[in-house]
Amino acid sequence: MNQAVFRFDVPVNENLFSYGPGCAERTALQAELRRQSENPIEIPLIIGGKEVRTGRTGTVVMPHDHRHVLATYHKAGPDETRAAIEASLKAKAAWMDLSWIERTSIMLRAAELLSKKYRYLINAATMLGQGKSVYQAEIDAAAEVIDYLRFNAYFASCIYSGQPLPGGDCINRMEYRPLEGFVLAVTPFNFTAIALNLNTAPAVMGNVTVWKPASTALLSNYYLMKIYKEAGLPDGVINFLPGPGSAIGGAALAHRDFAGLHFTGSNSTFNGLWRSVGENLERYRSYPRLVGETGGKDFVMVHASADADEVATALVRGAFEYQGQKCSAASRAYIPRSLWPQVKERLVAWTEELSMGDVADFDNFVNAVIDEASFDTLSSHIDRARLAPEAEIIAGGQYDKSRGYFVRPTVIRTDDPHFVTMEEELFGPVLTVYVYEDGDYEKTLELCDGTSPYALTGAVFAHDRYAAQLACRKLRYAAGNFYINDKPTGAVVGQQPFGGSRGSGTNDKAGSALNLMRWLSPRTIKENLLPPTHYRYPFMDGDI
Ligand SMILES: NC(=O)c1ccc[n+]([C@@H]2O[C@H](COP(=O)([O-])OP(=O)(O)OC[C@H]3O[C@@H](n4cnc5c(N)ncnc54)[C@H](O)[C@@H]3O)[C@@H](O)[C@H]2O)c1
Ligand SMILES: N[C@@H](CCC=O)C(=O)O
Repeated sequence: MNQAVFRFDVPVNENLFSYGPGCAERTALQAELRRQSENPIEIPLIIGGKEVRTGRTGTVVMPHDHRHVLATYHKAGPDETRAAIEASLKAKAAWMDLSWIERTSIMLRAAELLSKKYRYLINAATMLGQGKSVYQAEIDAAAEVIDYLRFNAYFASCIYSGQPLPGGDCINRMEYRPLEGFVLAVTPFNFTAIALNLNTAPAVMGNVTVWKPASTALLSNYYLMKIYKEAGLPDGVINFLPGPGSAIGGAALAHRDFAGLHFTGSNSTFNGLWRSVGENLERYRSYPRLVGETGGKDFVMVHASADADEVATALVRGAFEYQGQKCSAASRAYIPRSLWPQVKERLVAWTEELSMGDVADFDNFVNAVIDEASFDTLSSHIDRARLAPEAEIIAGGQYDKSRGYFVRPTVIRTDDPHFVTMEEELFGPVLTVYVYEDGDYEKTLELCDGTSPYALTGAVFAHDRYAAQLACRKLRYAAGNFYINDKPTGAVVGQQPFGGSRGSGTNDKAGSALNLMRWLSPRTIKENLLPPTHYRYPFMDGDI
């Protein structure tokens, strides 16, 4: 095989399309939205490159109009999971022996296809199936998807070029082996980019995956599978298994060749998977790698020196974009009493004016939440706040699921810094505010640090540098992604590697080389150029 040393240049993040009135991009995307709305599809399993139909089916609907079916999908069970594992292991030998430049070429071709040929297709599927506005779809399904593919190719090239020191009379090499076995990728509904990254990050390092996608993200996720194939991904490298998590996860985690879990989703699901791994430990060939990014109770801490308009803007965008269904969404805010009147005026006025509705109307800032279970959780917490003497709903609070799962962006003010909505992740458009006395800034930082088991993202707003620095220090372990004078959402691949610790996950930083390292089991190879011919050391007497 012809080998050469390659190193990619640092990529540039994908530009966002504007979709402004009258532009060609807008017309093309609207046509694609109509096409997908009017033509429901069938989604099979894909095992070893072959479509499999089990006859056990479910439907994919539009969150903003839940009677409208976009797709019928087939469900996998334990038998199909075992077949997918066999297919992945069969594909593995050839895939890991392909030089890494060939593997990254496939990823880069997928990025080109998504950037040009399939941008509208993947955006429309994400908008209709996952309920994203045009802007939120563009930053996820176009830009972040493409960035993961391009940046991971670059990070892979950096990793592979790292080699140990030479030894003089020997040659030292590091062989970056993929894990021995298959990786189980379990992906959430809320980011098409995360679904892509949880499979392609292990794959670019030579691994094979068995993929359990979220049932509410199947439309976009299925199209990703088709695009990988067109990009040249060999059959069996990624195997697609829609269906119930417990059946698929149970069969995969019980398999001897289970080598790693790449998970993003809720804390409770990850804890359950981790426990199963513990119970199955003796079965495995190797200790599996467990990488899981989970929930958040993300904060905005405001100092009295902050600008009220900057704060209100960050709260509205940070809490309500994509209906607050980002693990990074601002869901609790600490605001000093002196600044509260100005922040409140803006925050309440802007929250009340947010337009909500169909994703095909590009003027809507927010859309529906993902499904009925989420709607019910959110509406019951809103009702609880309405009845609680220590809380007051100061904006929003309405909900209606008659046509779509609509929950108005809602702001709760509470006098109890441990009120349930200050502590629990709701994963929806609900922001809770606690107003503190200006003199209690340092005490409030400690309160913020100790309030929630999560530690994903957080922000401080302060024009006083000492106040910002104090927050940065006191909240060192309260967030894996910490923002100064910015909202806590919107990490960009390559710029803000993403992930949190404590109850928020293993902090393996998606969008960086740190994540790719988890999918490797390096082998060190030393070659002695002139082996000794006797066991005695040279300084010892006698013939050597
Ligand atoms: N930290 C991050 O980077 C990050 C990013 C996105 C989402 N999230 C978190 O994800 C959650 C929302 O996503 P979700 O509702 O899709 O989460 P979820 O935990 O309900 O589901 C995640 C995935 O796990 C699967 N699953 C559920 N039970 C399973 C089981 N027993 N075995 C195997 N798979 C199983 C689901 O079908 C889905 O594919 C929130 O908590 C959010 O904060 C975190
Ligand atoms: N990386 C995204 C959040 C992903 C979780 O849902 C952000 O930074 O907003």
